[in-house]
Amino acid sequence: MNGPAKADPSRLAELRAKIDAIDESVHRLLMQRATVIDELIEVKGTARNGAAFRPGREAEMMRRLAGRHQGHLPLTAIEHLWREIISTFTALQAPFAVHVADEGDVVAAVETARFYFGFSVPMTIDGSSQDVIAAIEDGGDRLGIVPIGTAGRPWWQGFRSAQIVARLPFFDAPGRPAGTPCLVVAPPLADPVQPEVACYCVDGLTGMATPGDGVTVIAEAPYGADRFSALVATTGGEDAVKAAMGDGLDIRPVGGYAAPFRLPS
Ligand SMILES: O=C(O)C(=O)C[C@]1(C(=O)O)C=C[C@@H](O)C=C1
Repeated sequence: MNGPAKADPSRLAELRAKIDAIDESVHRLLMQRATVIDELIEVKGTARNGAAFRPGREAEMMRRLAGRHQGHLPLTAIEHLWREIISTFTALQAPFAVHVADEGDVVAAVETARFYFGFSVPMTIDGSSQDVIAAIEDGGDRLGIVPIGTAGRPWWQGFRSAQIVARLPFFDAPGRPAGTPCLVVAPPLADPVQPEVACYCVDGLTGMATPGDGVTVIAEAPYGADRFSALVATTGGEDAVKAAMGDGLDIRPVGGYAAPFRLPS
């Protein structure tokens, strides 16, 4: 019987030398990328812990990355590498810690959080979604991760100055790795940009209208004897929420996120 074909040793050595040279270039370029960190800190004024995160800029970078991607490598593998790079660079400018809500499928939520924030950033699993919002409201250098779709209580009512700043995963594709949807919650960003998708906390009496076109319910929960609360998302602003859900509701903006990028199937 024939065994596996034996590799041509000189050809294999050639290919490995090629890989080594590419690896060295990638490494040198990453070290070169790191040389801009001190200047970024100075220009952005990000000496304060937790102050370097710019989700709008990151979304723009990831869209360009998807636009130029070609060849064999799964795009989510490239996304993973870049997430590690960007998150490490964010933490090097201004250290921060990630608090993941201990609700729903926590292992899946941590997987999403690790994929997005990498392994240079400390991460803890920490109480309910409400507790995570309260911890972010307390200030400091924390970001919160709240899984979508596990609402028992209307945790979004806890927003005061903290806000939703991102929705994970950014690349949207059925069955993608680390694909459990989560929201990233942060203290007010230093130079916020208008998010493409705005989020609102909508409170009213039980029986308020189910939103129609253009407004998505992220989570909803009853509270008190006869009241109801929803966390909704729209690209149409507060007017779209009013048009879809009716007048007489208490509508409060609670941040937003970059529109997820749908990967072609
Ligand atoms: O562009 C910036 O503001 C940066 O700090 C750089 C960088 C990056 O490493 O690419 C890091 C953190 C931000 O969230 C966005 C991008």
